[in-house]
Amino acid sequence: MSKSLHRGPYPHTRMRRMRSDDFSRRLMRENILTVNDLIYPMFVLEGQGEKETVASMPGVERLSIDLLVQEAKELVQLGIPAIALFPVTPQSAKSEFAEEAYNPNGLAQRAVKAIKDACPELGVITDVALDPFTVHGQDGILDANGYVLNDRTIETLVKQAASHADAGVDIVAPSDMMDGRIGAVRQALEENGHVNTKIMAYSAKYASAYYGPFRDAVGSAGNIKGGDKFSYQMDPANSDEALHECALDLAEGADMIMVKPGMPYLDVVRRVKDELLAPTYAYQVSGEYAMHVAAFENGWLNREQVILESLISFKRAGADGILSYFAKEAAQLLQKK
Ligand SMILES: NCc1[nH]cc(CCC(=O)O)c1CC(=O)O
Ligand SMILES: [Mg+2]
Repeated sequence: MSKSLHRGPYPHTRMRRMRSDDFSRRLMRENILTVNDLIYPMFVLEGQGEKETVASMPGVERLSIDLLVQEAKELVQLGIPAIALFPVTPQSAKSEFAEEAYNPNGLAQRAVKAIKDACPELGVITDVALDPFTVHGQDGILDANGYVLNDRTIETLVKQAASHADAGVDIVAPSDMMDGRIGAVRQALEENGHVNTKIMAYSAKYASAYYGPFRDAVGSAGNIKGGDKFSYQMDPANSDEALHECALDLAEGADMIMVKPGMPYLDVVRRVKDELLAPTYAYQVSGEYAMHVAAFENGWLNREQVILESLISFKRAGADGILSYFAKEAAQLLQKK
């Protein structure tokens, strides 16, 4: 406690003095949000000229690859460094063993190629997990009792990650929470000559009800067998466990680690950054987006101010970057300022 108290109390110290002018507020500002902090998650659909709204995420659209590419060009213009792609798999392509996940001509793989062709400078991140491809909506392959099999699932995740790398993705982001998958994916990338493909590990991914609107967006909402992901995603009550998970993923070869969800878990972001000193990201997830937009649309919160305030809170917590459905709008707001 209190290195600052040697300055003596009021009126010697008036905290408001430094807040009284714009120039002094700028001089003492500790954190800054820039476009370089932003990653934009996007949903991709089959078809041509197709665009669909997501009921629980007003303002977010699922786009076919041609429209996705147009949007990507706008993001490059805005200076956004990277996007995260999520495919909306037609029901007919889903299966028990998620074979579509590693189809070299799958939607995600085609989207990666199209975007890298049109916008080579834009970083492209793909999700590595099986939930968009399984009939049961779980992130892995099930045994007869509905338990997600760890090692069997990893075999498929490795094929999925390799197919994304072959398609030219810059970053693979395993979001499945199987044990050991980062090491297995890293080894496969090395063996296939993809030595510079980066891994952003969803390391501290909580079993959160804030993912509800996302499952609606990718169409896995209705069919999660068992209804929860408690046997692999983390208990929201824990944070030591998050450090343990992040340390393991770094040891296995992750380049970046992630905490997810975002705002309810900023204490975890701070601990992870302080203890592990690695590039650290946080995901302001679909439910966080939905609740903000609901308040904006009711006129209960000021949209522009709250978007920027919500994002600076991640920087203050120590995040190096933020995945946010507000990324594009935030980039536009930052440009205006
Ligand atoms: N493994 C899939 C995945 N990747 C990102 C999200 C959630 C993103 C969001 O809510 O915005 C999920 C959903 C889940 O685990 O059920
Ligand atoms: Mg883990």
